[in-house]
Amino acid sequence: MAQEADGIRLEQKHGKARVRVGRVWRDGHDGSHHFVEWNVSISLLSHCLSSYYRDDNSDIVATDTMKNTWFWPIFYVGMKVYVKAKECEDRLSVEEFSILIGKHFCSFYPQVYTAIVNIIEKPWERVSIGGKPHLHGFKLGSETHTVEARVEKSGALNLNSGIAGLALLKTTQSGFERFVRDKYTILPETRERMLATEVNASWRYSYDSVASIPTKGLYFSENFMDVKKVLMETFFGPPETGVYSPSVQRTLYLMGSAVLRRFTDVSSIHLKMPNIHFLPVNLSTKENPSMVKFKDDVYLPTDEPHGSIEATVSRVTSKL
Ligand SMILES: O=c1[nH]c(=O)c2[nH]c(=O)[nH]c2[nH]1
Repeated sequence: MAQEADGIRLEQKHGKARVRVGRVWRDGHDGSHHFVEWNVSISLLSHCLSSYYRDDNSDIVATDTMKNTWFWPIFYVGMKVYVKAKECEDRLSVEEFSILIGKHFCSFYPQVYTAIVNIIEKPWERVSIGGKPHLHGFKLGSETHTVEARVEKSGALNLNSGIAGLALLKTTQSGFERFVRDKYTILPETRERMLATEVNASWRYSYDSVASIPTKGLYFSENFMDVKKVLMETFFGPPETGVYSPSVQRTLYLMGSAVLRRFTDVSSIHLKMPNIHFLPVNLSTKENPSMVKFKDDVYLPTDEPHGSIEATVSRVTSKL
């Protein structure tokens, strides 16, 4: 919300970035432990104009306090969010935790009208030893789970979940043909190429208030795994035959629309899918003109430059 004084408009927020926390839940039944590692950033939109207009900080919630309010373990007075989270005997999703934090700041501080909570969850995965899931052993995977919860004092909610760094590659069933050709075009048309990308996706849930989110435990954690599955199944196709991709654009659209079809509570999804090039290697000398003749076998992997392709796929809502 913008505020004005003396003919000057001010939009401000302040917060605490990159507060890291690890949390273990110990299951009493089978002795298994559950572990999450979260990196939390909080931005508070608040009525604290006096700190900008005058040397008066009486309305500022110190960014240091934001950290302490939920830091683990905390035995100090007033650290209500920690106590609330501690009282949650069941595990909770990173989405639920971010909403919990947002609700706390909006209700605890009168001057805060919006809390924006961003959390990145590290991909700690349970290990298997000798084919058996380990009770308390974890290894770090690759792609991360991200969340942004924007919570208003009124209880209004804007919730986005995402996945970052999902690197995917297929060695065939990809091509690129019939694109614009002009005097600068050197790229040959092909129906046989490598397709590699690193998917960054962010989808918006349609829940518009904190009271309307599903109450089923770990609902959002399961959804995250299912969205990832749908994205990957659409990218790769069936295991034996695959599915042909005529362009990154077409594959991106099919991935996004598959998520919208499958998850009725997702209203839009933004996908960023760089086209990471693996260049065919052809080497020749005068004596040996076909020393390495490319037969869809030897490539030069590259990171940069890469094609940059991103789009948002949304549900069209009826105006009736
Ligand atoms: O799938 C592709 N989309 C493009 O827009 C593009 N541009 C390019 O050079 N190669 C590709 N591949």
